[in-house]
Amino acid sequence: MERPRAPVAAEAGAGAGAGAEGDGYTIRPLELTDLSKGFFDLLAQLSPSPPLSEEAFRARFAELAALGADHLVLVAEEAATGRLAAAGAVLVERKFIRRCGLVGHLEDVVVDAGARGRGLGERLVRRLVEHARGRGCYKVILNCTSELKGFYAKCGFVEKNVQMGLYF
Ligand SMILES: CC(=O)SCCNC(=O)CCNC(=O)[C@H](O)C(C)(C)COP(=O)(O)OP(=O)(O)OC[C@H]1O[C@@H](n2cnc3c(N)ncnc32)[C@H](O)[C@@H]1OP(=O)(O)O
Repeated sequence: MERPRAPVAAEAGAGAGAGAEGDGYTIRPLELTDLSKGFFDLLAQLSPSPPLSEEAFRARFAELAALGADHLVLVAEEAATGRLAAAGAVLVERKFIRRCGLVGHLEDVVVDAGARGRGLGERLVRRLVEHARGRGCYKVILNCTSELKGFYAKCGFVEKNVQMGLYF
């Protein structure tokens, strides 16, 4: 099971300290220093995402770290450049039903446009899913456009139900 990094402390969880895998990318939990490694350039490819100040980024990072293993953001760092090439998150929802069952929610998966088509997105998603499974979740769910159904099918997901939204 992955462990989110504490805001300042080094951490020896899965992926941390390990070298890049065969494709030249290391998947590991988000770190504070990732602000300068292109984290927001990545997120902007997902949705309009103006860069945050360092103060705002640190504050949000601390909030998420306080959630422990119930909120994990993974990133893929390219060994050759030290830049981030992918990111994604999984949140653990605590339910009353299903004997206080846990549900993983996959969110904000993105691979840099220059790194797509090499299997990195699938590798990242599978790591996030494994984290949820290790946490005891009985399922992992996500929302996506119909164009992405093929990608998530490759990651092992099946289509289920209908997504609805109410925006403010
Ligand atoms: C829950 C959410 O976060 S939904 C938001 C998802 N993110 C986005 O839409 C942001 C923009 N898009 C991206 O960042 C990327 O294109 C991603 C994350 C969708 C895919 O990342 P990639 O690294 O390119 O995917 P990857 O190379 O791992 O593809 C794995 C398999 O899925 C297939 N695949 C990838 N994208 C698609 C697609 N849009 N439609 C159908 N199949 C796809 C690949 O062909 C590959 O299949 P193969 O093993 O037979 O060759």
